[in-house]
Amino acid sequence: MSADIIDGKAFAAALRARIAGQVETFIAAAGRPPGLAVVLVGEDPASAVYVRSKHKAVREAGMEGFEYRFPADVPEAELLALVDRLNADVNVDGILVQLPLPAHIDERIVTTRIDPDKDVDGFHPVNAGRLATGLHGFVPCTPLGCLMLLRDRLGDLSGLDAVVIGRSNIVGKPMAQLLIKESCTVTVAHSRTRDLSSVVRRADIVVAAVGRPEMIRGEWIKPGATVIDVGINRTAAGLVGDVDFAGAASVAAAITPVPGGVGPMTIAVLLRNTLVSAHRRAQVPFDKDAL
Ligand SMILES: Nc1nc2c(c(=O)[nH]1)N[C@@H](CN(C=O)c1ccc(C(=O)N[C@@H](CCC(=O)O)C(=O)O)cc1)CN2
Repeated sequence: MSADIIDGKAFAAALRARIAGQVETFIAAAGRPPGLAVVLVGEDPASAVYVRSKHKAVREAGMEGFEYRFPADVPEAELLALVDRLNADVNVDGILVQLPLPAHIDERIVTTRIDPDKDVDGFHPVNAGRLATGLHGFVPCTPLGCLMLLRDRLGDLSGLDAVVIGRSNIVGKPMAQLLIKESCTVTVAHSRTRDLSSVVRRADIVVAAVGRPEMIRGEWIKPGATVIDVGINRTAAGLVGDVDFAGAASVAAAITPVPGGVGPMTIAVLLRNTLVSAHRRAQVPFDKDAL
């Protein structure tokens, strides 16, 4: 293995410590902590773990967490009524409904009901539009976390060839938008892409978000590329990413591991977005780029 390992866990821990410092300053100015409401529906074990981690992170950052749990068969209308109450609650700066939701609930309806200015997940179409058109808004946590790791590693990304494999609304599309904003030449590949190996081989930056264990082979990677693996796949062999880690690490300049790469950034960026929201809502000035 020759690639440097990009330590997302350490990066996220340092970001969380800086956020905690800024939370103290916010409380002194606003007289209240930033508040994040987290809603969990059903018993999905992975979602329950992520929600627990979010609450722990919120507490450790000095923020206030509001927790709501519903059984898997909750009517959609009940969930929407809670979202309406949270939209109106002055102590709530951020609202997050943990995904995936049970099949009888339409994720798009729930996501679109959240006030875009409290949508710290950045999933609301208004925030997707803001990102696409260069307006201030919330950017989904996982792709913003990937961008932070890339900037930390590479500095200026302008002119680099980037391939994003995966076109989901939550990761692939916003990731592509962020890289366009950084002046990368961006290709979005997906399950219908022809000759994926050749597309990947051209890229200085590879972001894999397909949800298929080890699909991106090491021999596809351009020597010296930077590889960001968003995949979290539970297999008989344990947790693996979307990239063949050993193969890619033998040719790439740098690669994120799974676990310990992109995953921890998701929660750190959620805290960051909540802190930004709190400042905007309380009209307390804040330089989010200094975080
Ligand atoms: N409303 C949302 N739902 C979901 C999101 C989201 O951003 N908002 N993202 C994912 C789940 N997720 C946070 O919610 C998340 C995923 C992974 C990690 C993480 O730290 N992963 C670890 C591995 C942990 C494990 O063993 O599973 C790692 O990669 O090191 C944190 C948060 C879907 N839903």
